[in-house]
Amino acid sequence: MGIYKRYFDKYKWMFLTAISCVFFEGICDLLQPTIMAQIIDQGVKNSSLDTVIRFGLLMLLVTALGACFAAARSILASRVSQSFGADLRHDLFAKIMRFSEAGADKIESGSLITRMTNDTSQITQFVNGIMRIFFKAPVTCIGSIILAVILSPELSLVMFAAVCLVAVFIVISMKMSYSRFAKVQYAIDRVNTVVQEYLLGIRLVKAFGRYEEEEAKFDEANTDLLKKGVSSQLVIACFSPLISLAVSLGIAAILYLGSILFGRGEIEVGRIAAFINYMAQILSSLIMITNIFNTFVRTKASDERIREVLESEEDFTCMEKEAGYESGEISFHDVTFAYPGGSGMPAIKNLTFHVGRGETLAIIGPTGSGKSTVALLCLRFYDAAEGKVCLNGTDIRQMDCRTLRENISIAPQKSMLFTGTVFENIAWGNPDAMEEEIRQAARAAQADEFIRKMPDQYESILGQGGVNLSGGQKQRISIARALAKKAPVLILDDCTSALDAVTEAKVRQGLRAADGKTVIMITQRIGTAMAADRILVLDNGEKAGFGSHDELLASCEVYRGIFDSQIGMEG
Ligand SMILES: Nc1ncnc2c1ncn2[C@@H]1O[C@H](COP(=O)(O)OP(=O)(O)OP(=O)(O)O)[C@@H](O)[C@H]1O
Repeated sequence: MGIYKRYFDKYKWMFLTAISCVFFEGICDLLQPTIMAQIIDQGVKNSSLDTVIRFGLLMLLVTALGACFAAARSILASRVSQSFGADLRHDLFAKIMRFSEAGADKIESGSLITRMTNDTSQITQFVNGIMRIFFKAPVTCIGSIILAVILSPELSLVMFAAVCLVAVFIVISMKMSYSRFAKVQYAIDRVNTVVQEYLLGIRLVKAFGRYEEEEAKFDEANTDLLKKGVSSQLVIACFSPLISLAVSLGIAAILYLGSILFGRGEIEVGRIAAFINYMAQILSSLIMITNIFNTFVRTKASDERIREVLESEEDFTCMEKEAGYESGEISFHDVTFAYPGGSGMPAIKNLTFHVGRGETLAIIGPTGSGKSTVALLCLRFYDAAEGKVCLNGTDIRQMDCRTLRENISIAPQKSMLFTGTVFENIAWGNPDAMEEEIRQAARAAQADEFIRKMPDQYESILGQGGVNLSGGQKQRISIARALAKKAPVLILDDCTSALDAVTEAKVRQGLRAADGKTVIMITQRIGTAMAADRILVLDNGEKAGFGSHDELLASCEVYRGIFDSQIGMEG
């Protein structure tokens, strides 16, 4: 309940009003058989039209009141449950945005989508059910039992036997259902993940002609969902008729016993009819209670999955000290870091370097040497296990994470574009940017020329992930976005790999215009590294060299090896 309390608090009054309506609706339902018994035993039996009309009108009034309460609770229940679901989805989304990198790695994105959709709608249905039937069923059931006992204690003994039998069925079915429903939700996750992976790699699937394999993978997940769905429904399918059977046998026994009592003149027909009516109400409320338990069981499985998201580890939270904005000086002090859940081997080992304000540092090294990890540590997506990373001389762990990230702009290795216009994509990190600033960033990133050739220029719509652009065009828009953010530190994580040498040189030239910025260029290309003020050479997570191109050529074997493989040998 804990995590949902604030939603209940928010809609407390509407919720309580709906519950009150349900209560009064139940009372109206309960009164009807007793009034009917009066009509039969006093009006019909004595041929008193006056009595029939009097009780008939009363019955009409009670029914009309019941209908009004039912309408009110339906409207309120829909309103509250839908708002509850929307708030929950919002909070889940907000939480997912605050996930730590390690937290995000734990739950697959397909599963997150199921939790945001299926699981929240399960909770929404449950909340709706609470207001519609959850309170009504026990009120009707208990009220009917009391009124039935008052009507005939003898017949009630049969009724109790039937109710006990039904209660046993409900408990068994609940126990059998829980694990099955939990498995269904996980099977839905799997289907979502398979579809999502296929959609992400659709071109690759076509290029490799892997239709059959992908279809088989989907069929496997789909069949698993089918089996688990059938298995969970089987429990309901078996127990619902058993419950109906138990109650029908109870009604048959009551009719039999009632006819004997009637023969002895110990009960009137109207009372037997009213008793049967109460028995029918008990039946429907017991079926409702079974549904409540089934919904509860499903909701419990969904609730656990939602809690797992809401209670998972968050990104680093705020500290009091604020970072300065005026300069972009970055330093690593004996930093060692291993990825949580990784091989356990450090991705970065005892790394120390410093890059001053306005300087350009290139980081070069073989693939997997830890270059991108340096960028992730600067942005504090992870914390160093040993040593410290500083911005402007302050340990970034002492800074507010948001402020830290406002100071750093990144063009990631894999360009990520969003559905929207070119302009919106470039202004994404700086929504207040003026049009000229956006164009200037695009010019510096060598994107302006091709953007102006697009049908609607800066207003051209980009498809999801920028599908209507080439790899190099996407990279240039990604660089323009990083530049438009106007942060003192700019990290370019190997984001010019799809550009030809001439365009890349122009981009580097454009970056020079971004004066005052500290630029960290992660690259595999020696040409790019050579243009930097200083170069950090990484090898297997360790610093293999640090200095200017000439210094490294003279002193660093790893650097010389890269140089020779790309340029030196050609000369
Ligand atoms: N999320 C992760 N979980 C576990 N290990 C990881 C993760 N990301 C990277 N690694 C490992 O950390 C090491 C350094 O990776 P990193 O991405 O920093 O290398 P890189 O030099 O940028 O490589 P590349 O040039 O290929 O992009 C590699 O051994 C990699 O397998």
